[in-house]
Amino acid sequence: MEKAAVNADGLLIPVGNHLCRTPHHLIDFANFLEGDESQKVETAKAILDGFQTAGFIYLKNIPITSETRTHVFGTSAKLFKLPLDVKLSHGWTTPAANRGYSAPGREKVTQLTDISEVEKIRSQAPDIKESWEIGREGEPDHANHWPVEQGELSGFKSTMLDFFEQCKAMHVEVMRAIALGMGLEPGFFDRFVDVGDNTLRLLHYPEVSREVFKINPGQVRAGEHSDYGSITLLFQDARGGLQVRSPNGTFVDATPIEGTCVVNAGDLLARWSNDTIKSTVHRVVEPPRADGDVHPPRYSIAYFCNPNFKDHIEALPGTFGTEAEKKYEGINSGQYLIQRLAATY
Ligand SMILES: O=C(O)CCC(=O)C(=O)O
Ligand SMILES: [Fe+2]
Repeated sequence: MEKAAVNADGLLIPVGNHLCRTPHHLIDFANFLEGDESQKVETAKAILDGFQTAGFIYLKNIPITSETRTHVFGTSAKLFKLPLDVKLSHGWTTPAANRGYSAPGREKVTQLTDISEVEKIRSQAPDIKESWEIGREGEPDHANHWPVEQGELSGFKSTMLDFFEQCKAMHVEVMRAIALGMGLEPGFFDRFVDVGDNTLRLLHYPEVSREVFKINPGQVRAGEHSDYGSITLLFQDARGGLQVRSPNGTFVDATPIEGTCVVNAGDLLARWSNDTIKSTVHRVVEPPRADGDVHPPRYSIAYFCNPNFKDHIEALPGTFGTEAEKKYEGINSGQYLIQRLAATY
């Protein structure tokens, strides 16, 4: 049975085996950034609580304006209108670079690590999506791919780099909220997130006939997966289709709410927190509504945040009692990410 994570008057987040109305998972981020001390603490606790229970929260009143957002979405749509051969000339190459264009069918996000299983699923029903990844600009070994700036695409690079920086600043702030919520020094994570080893992923799910989903019930726009890093900032248009897996295994709709940003915790943050924070599985399926026989295209933007690639990540203070309660070995952030990416491309 599928149930809505969100309804018109508030947010429903699955808790245990039932759905519980928890409007505090729709969080006013301005209360953290600009509130008085008690508002800050209260908001930080709500953010942490959301990550510990659902793994997903919605933030409203974030510092990224709706004008910026509209502009970045518009620019992304223009990019995907480029001819396929041009896009392919900027093709994604290696997990270490993790930059450039992926055509539909290229990436099959999945929980599986067995390569033959991944291949089998890929051939049966490839994800109906294309994406373009932008990493930290100026990394010596890995240049970003930039389309030729002419016509509609003039200003592309500065638009994306500006957005990248704004999202990077959001990452720092959300991590400050998590630190405060956990009772750590508010700036505890600052030195782990200052480099900005993050990835801006533009996503386009092309128009698709409803028939495609009818013929193959397993067909999705993006397969179920968890994200790999610390947190992901997810901006979606109004189409819908994003679903989050509840603790009892059903998928619930994470309905778009205008003006909000969905934030979810990734696997490395879950590991860092000794599994006190949840990295929740999610996917993108056939949207709830169609214009006649076709689903219009859907656009989304995911900003994947990571601890600095050079950093060593080990169970956070306060998340374990004795050494024996640490569930994981320490690990290097960059190596962890490359390993995870290598399994899905
Ligand atoms: O498009 C979306 O809403 C989700 C994308 C996503 O989960 C991802 O790219 O990791
Ligand atoms: Fe994701």
